[in-house]
Amino acid sequence: MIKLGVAPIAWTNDDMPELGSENTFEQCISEMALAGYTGTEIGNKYPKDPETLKAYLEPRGLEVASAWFSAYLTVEPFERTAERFIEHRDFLHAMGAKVIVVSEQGHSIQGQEDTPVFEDKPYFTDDEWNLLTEGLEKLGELAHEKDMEIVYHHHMGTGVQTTEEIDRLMENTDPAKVSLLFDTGHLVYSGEDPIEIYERYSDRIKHIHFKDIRKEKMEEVKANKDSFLTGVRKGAFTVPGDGMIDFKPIWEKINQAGYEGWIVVEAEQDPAVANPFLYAQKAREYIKDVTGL
Ligand SMILES: O=C1C[C@@H](O)[C@H](O)[C@@H](O)C1=O
Ligand SMILES: [Co+2]
Repeated sequence: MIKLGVAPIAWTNDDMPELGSENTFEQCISEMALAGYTGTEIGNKYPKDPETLKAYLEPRGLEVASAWFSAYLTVEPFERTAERFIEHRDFLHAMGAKVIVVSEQGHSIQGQEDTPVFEDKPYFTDDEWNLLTEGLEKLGELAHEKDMEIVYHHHMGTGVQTTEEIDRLMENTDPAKVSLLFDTGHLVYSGEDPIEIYERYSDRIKHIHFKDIRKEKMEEVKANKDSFLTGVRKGAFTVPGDGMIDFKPIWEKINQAGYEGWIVVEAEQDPAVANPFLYAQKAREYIKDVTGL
């Protein structure tokens, strides 16, 4: 009931396409399969047409787990986000995915080169919170039209990053319409307790990203007032089993809760420094040791 995927961001970075631009799409998906994964998310080199993409993935035994969607509910009319969302939903539906990763990017600093990620994260006003929660419920309804769910991605450098913000989002949205994505790396980077979040929201968590943190790089990012992107380039993120997070107690909670769905290894770092295939393999072995999967 749990399937293991890996994100293409370790081969070519979506936020900084120059990182890993030398790695081809076919190399990426072939190495995912070779490392022992059965799923992928979507990267910027993937074919946009579902039939073409299936023709590449199926021979390699890969399915599409989900893909990221940037919402701008706090800063633009709902219809603009909805129009792009429907296109994204229909693509994922054609690929057989069940969940749609949504992250609010209004006021986000995650793509800004020089904005310190630990100092300058945005905080939504009460009006923006209302736009966000009402808009997400409407996106959830649009997802239901195709028998899909939205899973909200809390994220460093955005208005939904901390435990308090995740709580506010969960408290003010209908559980039938808005589910949660659990990303271990973003929680630990932000100083949150992943176990506490998992326990509190196990009923609403319908997609998981396994990401680890290199403690010394995270501390360097804090001390230097670096941006999120600089942190990625410096290697703040890595695969499970290579950083500071102990995934054993996290896995116990996931297992006890009877989680069903995808666990996707997602570790954006410089592929020229951290060979994506070798790191994907390393994560696969660590996950096998910890979970038996
Ligand atoms: O799920 C994710 C998608 C990426 O584009 C993002 O920047 C990364 O940090 C993440 O967790
Ligand atoms: Co993630």
